[in-house]
Formats: sequence, C-alpha cells, structure tokens
Amino acid sequence: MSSSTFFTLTPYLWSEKPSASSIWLVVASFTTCLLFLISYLYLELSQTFHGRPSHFVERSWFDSWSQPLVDVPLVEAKNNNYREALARGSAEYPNHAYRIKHFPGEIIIIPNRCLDQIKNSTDSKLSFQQGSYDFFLGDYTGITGYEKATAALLRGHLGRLLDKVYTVVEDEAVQSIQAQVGECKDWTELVLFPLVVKAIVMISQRVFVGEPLCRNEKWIKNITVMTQGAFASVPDLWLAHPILRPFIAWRNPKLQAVRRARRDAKAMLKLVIQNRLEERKNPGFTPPNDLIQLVIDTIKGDQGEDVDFHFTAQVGTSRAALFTTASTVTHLIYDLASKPEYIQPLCDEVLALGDVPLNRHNVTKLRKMDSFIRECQRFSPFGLIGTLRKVTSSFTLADGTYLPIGALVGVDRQYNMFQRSTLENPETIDGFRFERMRNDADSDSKFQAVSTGNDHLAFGLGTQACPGRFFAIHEIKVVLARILKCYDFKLSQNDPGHPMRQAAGVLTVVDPTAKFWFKGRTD
Ligand code: HEM
Repeated sequence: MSSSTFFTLTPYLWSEKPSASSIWLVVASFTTCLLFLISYLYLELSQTFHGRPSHFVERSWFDSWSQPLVDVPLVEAKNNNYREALARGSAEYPNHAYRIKHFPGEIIIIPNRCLDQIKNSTDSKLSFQQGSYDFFLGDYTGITGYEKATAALLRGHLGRLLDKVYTVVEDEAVQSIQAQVGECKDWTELVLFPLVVKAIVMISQRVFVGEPLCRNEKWIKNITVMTQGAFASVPDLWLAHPILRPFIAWRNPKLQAVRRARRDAKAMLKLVIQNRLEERKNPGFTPPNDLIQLVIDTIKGDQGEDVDFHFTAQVGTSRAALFTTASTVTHLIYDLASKPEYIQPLCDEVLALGDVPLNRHNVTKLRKMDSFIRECQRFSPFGLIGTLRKVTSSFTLADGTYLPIGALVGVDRQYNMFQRSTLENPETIDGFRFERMRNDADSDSKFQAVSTGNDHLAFGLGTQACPGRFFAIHEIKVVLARILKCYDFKLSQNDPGHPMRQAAGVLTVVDPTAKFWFKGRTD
C-alpha cells in the first residue's frame, strides 16, 4: 500500500467508534509482534556476543573503549606502515619501551632486555589468552574466549594427545594431498593456499574429532568457516566505531556465516559426543586418540560430558591450528620454489629414510628439513608483534616502565629475530644453518624448529608459548615430505610475490591467490 492510499483510507477505517474487542485485537496483535521482534533481537544479539570468560580481569564497559595510559614515548605509524614504524621505534629506543597506536588503543613494545620478564610470567601477570581476546575482539569473534578449564586443557594436556597421533597424521596427509593436489600428470597451475587449508583441516580434524566426523564435508566446511570468518572479520571490526561495533558485528556477513556454522557444527558434535558416551559403556570399548576423548578423560565432573565445553575446546584448538599451519606450509613451498637449490637435498633426505612409516622417530631424522623450516619461519612471521600479552597484575619492567592492569604489551618480532639475533649473518637466508649448529651436542635442543628463544619467536616464548608446536612441526614435515616425494613444483609465471607480503595493521596476511605449477613425479 502506498503512503498516499494509506492516508486516504485511514479516516474511513476509524470513522466509526472502534469496539472494545477490535481495540483488544489490535493491542494483542501489536504486543505479539513486539514480543516476536524482541525475542528475535535477543536471540540474534545473544549470538552476536560471546560470554566473556569468568577468569578474565575485570573490565568496565568504558574499558572496552580505551586502555590505561603508559608513560613511554609514542612512535607514529605513518600511512599505517607498522613495519616501518616498528623498525624506527626499535632503532630509536633499543633499550626502552615505546608505544604505537593500534587497536584496541595502544600496544607497548617492550625492549629485548625485558624479554625474560615475558618469558617467565604466567597468565596471572601477563596473559596471552586475554591479550589475544582483546586484540582479536573476542567479544564478537569468540577468538581465545574459552574458560579457564579449556585454557588449562589446551596448555596442559594437548601435548599428551598429540604425542599419540603421529602415525595417524601420515595416513591422513597421504589421502588429503592426493585429494587436493591430485595427480598433475602435466604441469598444472594451482592456487595453492585453499588446497593446503583443506589438507590441513582434514589432517587436524582426524586428530581432534576422529572418524567418522572428520570425513563429514559439512563439518569440515563449518570448522573452516568458523576459523576463517572469525579472523577475517577482525580488520572490519577494528575500523568500526566502538558504539557501532555491536551492530557491525551483528550484520557482518563473515560473522553471520560463523554463527550459522556454529549452530550447525554444535548440533553435529552433540550427536558424536552422545554416541561416544554411550559406546564407553561397552566393555570392549577402546578409547580413540582424539581431542573428544581427551576432554572426556581429563575434565572431571559434568564438564567432561558437556557439549558446550567440548565445542569450545574444539573450536579453540582448530582456530589455533588451522591457518597458522596452512600458511606455514604455503610459504615453505613458496620459499622452496624461489630457492630451488634446496629442493633436491631435502628430497634426498626424505628418500634416504626409505620405505618407513613417518612416525615421530623417523620424522626426527629429517634434520635438514627441520633447519629449513626454522630458517623460513624467521622470515615469514604471522604478525609484526610477537608474544602479545595483557597485563593482568600491574608491575614494573626492568627498564623502569610501570605497566598497569589492562595494558597490552608485545615485542617487535623482526627486531628481536634479526638485529638482536645471536646468529651469524642473520639477514641472510641459510636453510641448513641450524642443522650445522645442532651438530654441537650442547646446541641440539636449542636450534630445532620447535625450540623457542629470545631471537626466535615464531611460536611465542616462555610459559605461554604455543602448546601445539610439536604437532605442527611434525605435521608440516610429513606434508612437505609427501609433496617433495610426489611432485615437482615451481612458481607461477605470474608470480605475485611472497604470499605473506600483505598486512592488515600489525598482522601479516597470506595472499590466498598465489599460484604455483605442480607436476607429479614419474621417477
Ligand atoms: C605453524 C603453526 C603454528 C604457529 C606458527 C603457532 C604459533 C603460535 C603462537 C605464536 C602462539 C602464542 C604464543 C606466545 O605468544 O607465546 C600460539 C598459541 C597457541 N597455539 Fe599455536 N601455532 C601453530 C600451530 C598450532 C597447532 C597445530 C595447535 C594445536 C594443535 C596450536 C595450539 C595453540 C594454542 C591452544 C595456543 C594458545 C594457548 C593459550 O591459550 O595459552 N598451535 N601459537
């Protein structure tokens, strides 16, 4: 009805005095509509916000708009060029903290000489989980928004599970690489990143949820959307005004897809957990080695059987594991393709293993590959800032800077890994340098790809370093060994440059369109 028709008809509709029943009808209809609208908005908005974990430091509504001020010099990022700003700041203040303006307000860059304070601090003083939650807007994206029991499970017990699944990884890697990359009888141009993501999600889900759920395409898609959508929405939310942010998060298509995937995935996981709990009652039940079983066996009380708890653990672990590993594999292939002199020695090392299962013992023998991975990780950081932490209990840094509760701190990764490096010619790529360094028995454990250090921050540092790194490095080696054994590969003629070149704020972003040529090996 056009507005002019409405205004013409209205006087006739109400020309007679309305009866009491028609008034009640109108009021009842209006109230019903309003209740529907309120319930709809409540449901929508309650799914837009994630509950803030109860062990996090107190935060008022106002605090989510700002952060406490820290009295250190400000270094401006001109034209949002954080790479340049950090290089300038670290050169100007090598021994003193400085700050840069970056969402959620300011990040305090702490000097190399204070790194041990980060290394030794537990989350009761400096928290990775809470820093990451603020930085990645966990209120809306859910990133690292898990309760203390999940955080303790991931940090304390994930390694125990991952130790048991090394053999499963090979089986899944063979299948998923075959399915994604295919035979490539002739030189075939491939957009690699999405294929690697799919292979890594297949491998990791076999370990996290086991069969048959890991074979379910809908589950795999939901896990990918929940991870990809949550991280991809972060720069959109950074740009939004704080008042508008809840509405932007509500209407953001990437987060809408995440919410749909969550609903779907939770229903799927619920069935699997119910079955698992039933099966457990059978006397002949053999517990599978997966994250579902780890939660059931480790988390005491009702939580171990609670679908919400399981779901948060699954989503949290998948988010930590998926793109980190897939991007690392993609840039390793890129690094190999752009330095082809490393391909043959690495391939020879894989072939020298013989026809053996790629279990932990055998994979440990790939020392050249271990060195190459560690070296490449120095040059392709995930973010320009490492060891991001939120101050959860105020203290004074060794350089005299007072850090109040709520401040966000991190280190300039590039500066620590290059300018403060203990390596010879740290700016030069030397793929096998760590293999040589490990020949000295005292240094063997220091220079493995999984080893962290003040000048090697790829997996973070200290008490809160990545608990999944042993699994990640094993998985990466198995995938790389398979690719080296089965394919020749080179950069596409339309080489777009290094796939980790793009940046959003202080985050480096993988170019998902980078192309490579692949051809199945015939020898
Ligand atoms: C190459 C792949 C990976 C990279 C580069 C990576 C890197 C990192 C980094 C830098 C951190 C923060 C540590 C700190 O600031 O000290 C972290 C945390 C974490 N990573 Fe990884 N990671 C990778 C793979 C994985 C995998 C495969 C898993 C699980 C199986 C995993 C699980 C986690 C978890 C659960 C946390 C958070 C721990 C907490 O909340 O305290 N990561 N990772």
